[in-house]
This record gives sequence, structure tokens and C-alpha cells, in this order.
Amino acid sequence: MIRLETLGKSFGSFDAVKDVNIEVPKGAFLVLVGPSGCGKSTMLRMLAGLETPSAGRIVFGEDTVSDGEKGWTIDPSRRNVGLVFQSYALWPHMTVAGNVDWPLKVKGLDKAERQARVSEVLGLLGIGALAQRYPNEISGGQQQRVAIARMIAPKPGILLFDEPLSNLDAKLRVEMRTELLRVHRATGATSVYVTHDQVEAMTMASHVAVLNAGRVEQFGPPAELVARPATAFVATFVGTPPANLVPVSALPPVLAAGHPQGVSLMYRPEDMRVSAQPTPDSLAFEFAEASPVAGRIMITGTSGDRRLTAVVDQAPHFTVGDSVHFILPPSPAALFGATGERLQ
Ligand SMILES: Nc1ncnc2c1ncn2[C@@H]1O[C@H](COP(=O)(O)OP(=O)(O)OP(=O)(O)O)[C@@H](O)[C@H]1O
Repeated sequence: MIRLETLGKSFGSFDAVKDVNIEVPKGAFLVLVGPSGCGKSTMLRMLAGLETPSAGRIVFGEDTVSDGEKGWTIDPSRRNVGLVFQSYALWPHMTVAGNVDWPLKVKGLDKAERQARVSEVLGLLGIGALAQRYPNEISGGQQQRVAIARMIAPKPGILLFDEPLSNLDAKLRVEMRTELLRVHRATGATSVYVTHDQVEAMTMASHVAVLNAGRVEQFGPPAELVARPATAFVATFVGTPPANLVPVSALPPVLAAGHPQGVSLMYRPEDMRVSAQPTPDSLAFEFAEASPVAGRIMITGTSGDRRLTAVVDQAPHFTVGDSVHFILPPSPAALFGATGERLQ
């Protein structure tokens, strides 16, 4: 179990992480997701013990491992965590087996135990055949597997991942997601995974925390975040594609009627249709692109810095720059207030 209680971290007067309250059970796969600079890495560094919180507490199981009020934190090497970064940071002068063996040596295991564990984790990651190669003799994806093998070898209770797949190409990234989940399950450890990629977050997580400017906007299972976003930020951040948010002032009069000023209305892409001709319930945007998604077509339009997307079965042929009329459903899927809070 990992519990974060009113956790905060300030750098001078700047709050990088503020008032975070989260609890996940043992074996959970928690994903911290949010835009660049929202505080994800700072949270992970606090979990790893590389950074002391300025406020609140971090509790692993029954043990408080960091206390912001008292200003202390248990050393990274003594908190039973494994950490994998975006860069693999393998030791270039050691073989694959040597890299994975190193933390076991540090832990003081005897040679027979170490050999058995190295071959077990290399097997788990499917890289047993690479044991005697050096890091510069294997691919980026293989190097990342070695980094993960090295992390799990000493059997940490908590696995921490900081954007571990972002250096890999798109296809390998998708494969490695499945691999990582398999490894996570095989170890029985609780994992915390940082990414700015919401698709990665939604496909991997048992629990997601969406961060924005150092605060958790919403915490819950991925399906709940998509079905019932708590804030306008979450609504436009999660989902494939994310939902559309339209200020009431931009709506056609027939749809704006009855809604208070200042609110924004959420429309799901799959509830919208597109037309080459205007209708009383449509919004005119400039056609930007059409792309196939799971047997359907995703149409994107732009207007200044605003975007709308619709996912439809059929659409007229548009070329870039054409007017595309997005037909909105009679009722929005949700309503958000001026400061982004959910109204209904
Ligand atoms: N040592 C530091 N001193 C001052 N400010 C810092 C320090 N470390 C991080 N910050 C600031 O705290 C905020 C959060 O940074 P953090 O690295 O946690 O964000 P992130 O969500 O991981 O971003 P990214 O996805 O770009 O890595 C940023 O505005 C960053 O500039």
C-alpha cells in the first residue's frame, strides 16, 4: 500500500506539488499523468527518496518513509524501491548479466543465489540470450528491458517508472506496455508510473492521478475518469480522443438557450456528426484532418486555437481548409463552471 497525505513540495515560493492525497492498495499500478511541468517527476522523486517533501507524509505499508513537517526522508537505498528512468543508465563496461547482477552483489547475496536470480529475471524479460553482450551491442528496446530486469532483480516492494518508454518507437512502446504489465504482475509489487501520454496511462493503470500545476485534478480508475471527468481539464485530457469542450458563448443559439453564462459544455466526439452544409445546431470549423480509428473516422477541425473532433462512421470528403460543420447533440454530456468545476 502507498499512501500520500497532504504531500507537497516547494522550490522557494513555487509549489511544484501541492496537497496531494492518494492511497493505492498493494499490487496497484498507479499512473501519474499530466502535461509537462505539472509535478509528476517531483512526486516520483519524493517516492524514491531522492527529494524530501516540504509538507505531508509518504507511507509505504505501515511505515512512514518521508515526513515533510519533520523534514526527514528515508534514504533511497533503504526504502525497498526500484527506479527506472527514461534513459537506461546501464553500466557500459558490464555485460547484461553483470548489470543485473550488480544490485544483488550490493545486497550481499551469495554467488549461487545471484546466478539463479539473474537468469530468472532475464528469462522473465525475454533477454536470456543477451546475457553476455554489452549495452552497446543491443537495441534501445533491449537496453530498456535490461534496465527493468536490473530494477526488479533485488525484489523491491515498489517499482517506480519515470517515462520509461518515451525513447522507444511507437510500435515497441505498445509492445513494452504489455510486457511491463506482465512484469508488474509477476513481481506482485506496487508500481508507480509517470507519463505525459494519457493513452499509456489509461491502458496501463489500475489507478490514475491526473496532475495539473502540482495538484491532483482527479484520482480514480481509468474508466471512471473518462465516464465522469471531475473537471474541465480532465475532460479534455483523457479519452481517445478526449472530449470537446465548448464555451456557451460559442454555441449556436438553439443549443445555448437555457444555459447560464460562463459555463462550458462537454460533447463526446462519438456523439457528434459532421456535414458539409451548415445546420441550426452546427458549428463551422476549418477541416484539419481525417484519420481512421478502429474502423471509424476521426474528423478534426480547428478555429483559431480551438479544436473539435468527431468520431463518425461516414463523412463527406473534405480537403484541408474546407469548412466542416460539426453537428452537436441536443444535450451535452457534462457541464463545467467558469473555473473548470463540474456542474452536472
Ligand atoms: N530543483 C528544482 N528547483 C526549482 N524548480 C524545480 C525543480 N525541480 C522541478 N522544478 C519545477 O517544478 C515543476 C514540476 O517539475 P517536474 O519535473 O516535476 O514536472 P513534470 O510533470 O515531471 O514535467 P515533464 O513531463 O516535463 O518532465 C516545474 O515547473 C519545474 O520547473
